Amino acid sequence: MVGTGRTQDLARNIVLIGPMGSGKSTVGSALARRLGRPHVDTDHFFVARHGSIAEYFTTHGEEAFRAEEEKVVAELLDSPRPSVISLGGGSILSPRTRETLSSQLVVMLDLTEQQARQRLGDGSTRPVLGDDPVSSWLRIYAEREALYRECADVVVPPAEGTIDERVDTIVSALRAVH
Ligand SMILES: Nc1ncnc2c1ncn2[C@@H]1O[C@H](COP(=O)(O)OP(=O)(O)OP(=O)(O)O)[C@@H](O)[C@H]1O
Ligand SMILES: O=C(O)C1=C[C@@H](O)[C@@H](O)[C@H](O)C1
Ligand SMILES: [Mg+2]
Repeated sequence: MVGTGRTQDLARNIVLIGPMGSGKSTVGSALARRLGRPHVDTDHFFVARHGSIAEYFTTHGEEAFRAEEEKVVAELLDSPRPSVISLGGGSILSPRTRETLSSQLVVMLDLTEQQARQRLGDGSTRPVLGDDPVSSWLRIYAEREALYRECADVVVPPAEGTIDERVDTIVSALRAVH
């Protein structure tokens, strides 16, 4: 296992960003356990406050979702303890969120199209994917890639491997930038 000593000393939040299916939620939870930090998932918090994201899109539309998401993200990034925070895939569309991220330690998780195909399923819990999840995922990836990279202190390239191996890679990368 990769040592976590210096990383554990970091005072800032570690924020995971990246495309849908990149592992922000799953890997974020495992990374938090490894570092002994709280894990916060902004999508989960949104659901706890507003109910299902898919239903919210149907009832209120994407613009309203983005406005509420921005508020949830601002609250959670202002956490009292350094945490691991997994952001919703589209959170970085908000200029206000990008500004807040500039003072946090931001990790972009990347994945291949093939991994996205395997992981997204029918896309039914991700309303932005519509009826053709892989085509939508590719289009959205292309639209957002530059924003993800601009926000990231560390980019973790796509790789095969377990969730724990992904955590190892992130811990090593964080130690290298610190
Ligand atoms: N390294 C990995 N190896 C195998 N499966 C993985 C890996 N990382 C994530 N997965 C799986 O891919 C799926 C999507 O992962 P996850 O929900 O964590 O992505 P996400 O980035 O949070 O997506 P979203 O933006 O939609 O919230 C899950 O079923 C998860 O178990
Ligand atoms: O990439 C996106 O736009 C989204 C990703 C998910 O995390 C959710 O926040 C929601 O389904 C929208
Ligand atoms: Mg997620």
